Amino acid sequence: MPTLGFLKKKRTKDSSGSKDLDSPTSPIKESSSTPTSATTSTPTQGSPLQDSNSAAKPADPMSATQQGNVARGTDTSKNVPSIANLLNKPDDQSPPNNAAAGAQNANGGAVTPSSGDKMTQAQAQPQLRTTKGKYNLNDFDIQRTLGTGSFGRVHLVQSKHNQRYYAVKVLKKAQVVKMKQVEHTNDERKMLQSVKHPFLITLWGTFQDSKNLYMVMDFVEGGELFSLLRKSQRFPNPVAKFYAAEVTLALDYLHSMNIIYRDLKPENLLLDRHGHLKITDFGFAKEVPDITWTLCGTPDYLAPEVVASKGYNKSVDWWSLGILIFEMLCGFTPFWDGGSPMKIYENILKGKVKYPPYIHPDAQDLLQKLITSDLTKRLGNLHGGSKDVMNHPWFAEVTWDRLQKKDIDAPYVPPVRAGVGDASQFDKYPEETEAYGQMGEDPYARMFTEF
Ligand SMILES: Nc1ncnc2c1ncn2[C@@H]1O[C@H](COP(=O)(O)OP(=O)(O)OP(=O)(O)O)[C@@H](O)[C@H]1O
Repeated sequence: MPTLGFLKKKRTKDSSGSKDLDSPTSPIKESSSTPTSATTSTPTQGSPLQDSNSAAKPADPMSATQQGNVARGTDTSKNVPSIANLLNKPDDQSPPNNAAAGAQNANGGAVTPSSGDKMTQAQAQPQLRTTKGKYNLNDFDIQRTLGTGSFGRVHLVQSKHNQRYYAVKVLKKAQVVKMKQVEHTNDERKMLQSVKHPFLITLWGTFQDSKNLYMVMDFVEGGELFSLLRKSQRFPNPVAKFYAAEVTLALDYLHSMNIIYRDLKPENLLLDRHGHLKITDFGFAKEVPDITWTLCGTPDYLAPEVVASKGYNKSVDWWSLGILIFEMLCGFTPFWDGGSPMKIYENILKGKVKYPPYIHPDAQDLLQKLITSDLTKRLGNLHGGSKDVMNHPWFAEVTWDRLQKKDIDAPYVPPVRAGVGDASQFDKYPEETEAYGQMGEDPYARMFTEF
């Protein structure tokens, strides 16, 4: 059982470089093993997977539509949700962040039920879309930092055109080049631009100045699933199931477009104001029709075929889903070991997983079928594809089409005041000291022509 130190720290990416290598080098020599076999049992009880009606209409930051700026709640405190509270199902009725729809109700509390009008449901429209216009820094008021990453940071910003709040990811070009992430960064933009799904972040557009790249996204107000998980230590079976099911739908969609996500972890899963997931950070997402070789991802979550520098495919995301479900149910990852990536890699290649006794038998069965190094046995990678995962007994009570429409209550509603730029669910970070928007010589201009 890991020490508490594990619980606090966010994990950073590991990447051997931006290229999909012709002759890959492994951080560790290959070995193989297969975890023990499965058991199955009765369906789960007390699922939070019940009806709700909620939707938030997106809005282009350039549109002059005024937001419904009515405060919809007052509880902005960072209450630590108890496990019992997590199982409450508040009737979150925050209206869409959309002037036409109006804004009427007050509700921001995470665990206090409230009542109000039902919203029409968001329809999933899996289709290609293009980002709208070009933006520049003058279109936004830059506010506090919401998160930092390996190559830059993400700011809360307010559009000067429609007063809505967005998140802008700022990447330092020099850092991206130094870390050999040019290709990944261009891919991130390309992948995000081509996807549209209820559980994936929306990219509105990109721009650049001489020093930085900027990506304008929707602001996802509820904070990281990582923070909620660490506060809760571990999630009850139905809560983990809810989040796992939403991730499964997102992976199913991405894989249907031949996109591998490659960086699944709670730090990259944000909660919207209703408590539904949005996957952010497409820094390692890539269109891969068959196989690829790049060593990238976050150590705890890497599949053995990535660690061993074998060619790999979408199956790595199903492995990572297994690690995610394990972490949600246990509060730690199965191969974690003293913080050294090398030791973690060794453990991954050994493939021995100790399942705590409190894991539901159905969950354990699914985990054993996902966290297996044998690609001919890994669920998601078989003939039935993602449907095999969705049809697993652990997910038996999930109504997938309703989940896709967000027509099912989330188990936890973040205590945010919707639509007013409430960033209370995000940790505080030291702010950037170098001014944005600098003109002048740009030695990297030719590397980022798409931005
Ligand atoms: N659309 C968003 N709305 C709100 N917060 C966001 C959004 N996108 C990112 N963040 C916050 O910023 C953090 C960093 O974002 P992101 O992971 O995309 O950056 P990164 O540089 O790729 O990070 P890393 O190197 O750790 O993967 C996220 O963990 C999250 O807390």
